[in-house]
Amino acid sequence: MEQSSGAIVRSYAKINLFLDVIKKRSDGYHEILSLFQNISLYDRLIITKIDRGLEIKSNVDIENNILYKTWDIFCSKFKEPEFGLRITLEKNIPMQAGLGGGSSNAAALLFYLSDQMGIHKKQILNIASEIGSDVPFFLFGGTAIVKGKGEIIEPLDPLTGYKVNIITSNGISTKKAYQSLNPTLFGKAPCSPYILYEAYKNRNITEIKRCTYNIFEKIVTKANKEISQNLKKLKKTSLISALTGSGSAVYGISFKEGEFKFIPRGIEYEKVKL
Ligand SMILES: C[C@](O)(CO)[C@H](O)COP(=O)(O)OP(=O)(O)OC[C@H]1O[C@@H](n2ccc(N)nc2=O)[C@H](O)[C@@H]1O
Ligand SMILES: Nc1ncnc2c1ncn2[C@@H]1O[C@H](COP(=O)(O)OP(=O)(O)OP(=O)(O)O)[C@@H](O)[C@H]1O
Repeated sequence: MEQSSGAIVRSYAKINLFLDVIKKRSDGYHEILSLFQNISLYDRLIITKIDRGLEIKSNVDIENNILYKTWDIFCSKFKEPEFGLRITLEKNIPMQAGLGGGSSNAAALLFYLSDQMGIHKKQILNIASEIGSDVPFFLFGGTAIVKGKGEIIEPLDPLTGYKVNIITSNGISTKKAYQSLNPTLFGKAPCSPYILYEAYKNRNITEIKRCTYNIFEKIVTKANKEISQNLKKLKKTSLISALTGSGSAVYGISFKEGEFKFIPRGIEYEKVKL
């Protein structure tokens, strides 16, 4: 995108169609094996240029907005742009829900800055995982196998033709959820995310049901009655339902009914001149 006075950027949510933890790393993070899928629920970032620095206005009160961390890390790794930014953040993605809202917003700002400063995506990827484990995925978007801490991305042909309903409840700390995992469960998924992906491609519902897995689901639904009930509600009306990320949101997937749908991108410019 050419140098502009600003832009409107859509920052989409993600769900984990598959999420296993393989092991705990020496840096305290965990190796994950996951199948990520963007859905059409999005936040909007209205970006305009100002003289210097970063100003954020949001419809939701957010302490330590990840956009400040993104700006600071970008400026320290590359160079501070000759311009500053005013971002109006319209949050629609529920927070602490396992929907990647903050990570997606960070990726949207990185996407815009790399465009404006002519910095290649490869270089941006290096700082993305420093900002948050789920951030790198959103720079690819669509459907992908995600490994490592979340920085190893294997993009796949985007899955299409699926509708999604989401039910959220009180937020869950991702850190606490990881800490509560029983290591004996690591790597015990009944299937691989590659087989699950093929099952989605072939619309093989039996295989999708067999291979849908989230290591956090048992422990989170056991500890939280509301999430367990939300899941039961979705199971009645969906072909497949599960927890996304470390929760608290649960998703239900079907071919016909759904407020949202699978989409092939994580970030998108709205075609509007400011
Ligand atoms: C659960 C997932 O959402 C699956 O998509 C991600 O693994 C979490 O991604 P995220 O929310 O971007 O996580 P971050 O904000 O980077 O990390 C929050 C905390 O979660 C834990 N964490 C996160 C990612 C990871 N691979 N291992 C971890 O142990 C760490 O304690 C970390 O301090
Ligand atoms: N722009 C932002 N949007 C959402 N949360 C933010 C943002 N900036 C900082 N945060 C903080 O990050 C925490 C995690 O929010 P987020 O929506 O990313 O969680 P999540 O949906 O669980 O993400 P993930 O699926 O990557 O774990 C929130 O509790 C919030 O305080």
